[in-house]
Amino acid sequence: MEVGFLGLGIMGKAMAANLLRHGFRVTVWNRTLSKCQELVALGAAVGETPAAVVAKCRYTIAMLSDPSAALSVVFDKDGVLEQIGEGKGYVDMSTVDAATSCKISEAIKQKGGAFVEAPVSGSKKPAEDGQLVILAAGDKVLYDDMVPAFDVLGKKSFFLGEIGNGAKMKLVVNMIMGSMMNALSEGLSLADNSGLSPQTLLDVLDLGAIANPMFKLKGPSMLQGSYNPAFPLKHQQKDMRLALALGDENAVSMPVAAASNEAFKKARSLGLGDLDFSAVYEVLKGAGGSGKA
Ligand SMILES: NC(=O)C1=CN([C@@H]2O[C@H](COP(=O)(O)OP(=O)(O)OC[C@H]3O[C@@H](n4cnc5c(N)ncnc54)[C@H](OP(=O)(O)O)[C@@H]3O)[C@@H](O)[C@H]2O)C=CC1
Ligand SMILES: O=CCCC(=O)O
Repeated sequence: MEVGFLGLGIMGKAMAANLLRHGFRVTVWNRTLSKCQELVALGAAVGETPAAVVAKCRYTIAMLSDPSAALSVVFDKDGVLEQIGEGKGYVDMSTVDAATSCKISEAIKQKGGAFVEAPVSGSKKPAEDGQLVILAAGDKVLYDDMVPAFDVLGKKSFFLGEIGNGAKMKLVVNMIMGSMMNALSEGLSLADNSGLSPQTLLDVLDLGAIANPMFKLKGPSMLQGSYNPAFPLKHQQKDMRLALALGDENAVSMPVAAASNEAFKKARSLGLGDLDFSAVYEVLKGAGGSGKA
């Protein structure tokens, strides 16, 4: 199967490499074109623009940072819309809001093409290992065509119906994840500042009802102050912001998520946006612990 791949950041690079490893013919494009070279070394071809990739490939996947990047790659000069049409499919796996996804879907359908949104749960390592969870929605025929690729990229694909449902599901999941990361950070800080060992707290958590892979993976590196980005904090804050907007639209009160978003915003304001999202610990650790009053 031949696919185009737009966006070679942390996730896109791992996903495109995985497709190549499994025998897919892949034509890649990235805004910073030099980043394509690593994929060329693995056997990829390069398209000079998103339009050139879509012209060459029947199916094109995108993995881009945010709504503005997702829109730009489709609607701007040399973008996807210039070459999409009958018999071609576009699959956006970026995390965006439902309105962005709907706008892209409508434009592609108007040109006769097919569209699926397919954001993913799982980070850099699951992307490298083909263990993502795919949250797809939109054109069911295109979804079925993409199953061989989804089977390589992920351990499970959900088809959630109409466009927007994949985007919304992803935002709900990441809203919960961001709030959990804040709770863990506050817990580590509280343990530390009240004379307990944060490492022992991690050991206790790992044996109880709230044990989870994220605490187990991130906890030890947080205690070392090591935040090599798997999931950049700026993207987690974007997801909190989009999830809170979804809450606004539906009159859903989310005080925990709102407080967590403030901590991620604060972290961004301190220049931590390109670090892993677990660096929010630096903000919460700094917020307490000046000793007993
Ligand atoms: N990292 C993770 O753990 C996960 C991330 N996601 C989501 O996947 C998406 C990608 O994440 P990730 O790979 O981590 O992000 P990165 O920041 O590593 O990569 C972002 C990609 O988007 C491109 N890009 C940014 N702005 C534009 C623009 N205006 N026009 C064209 N291309 C642009 C970048 O190009 P350039 O190289 O030129 O900057 C790069 O290829 C995001 O939506 C994120 O929320 C989902 C699950 C997990
Ligand atoms: O959007 C990023 C999700 C990261 C994860 O699921 O571990």
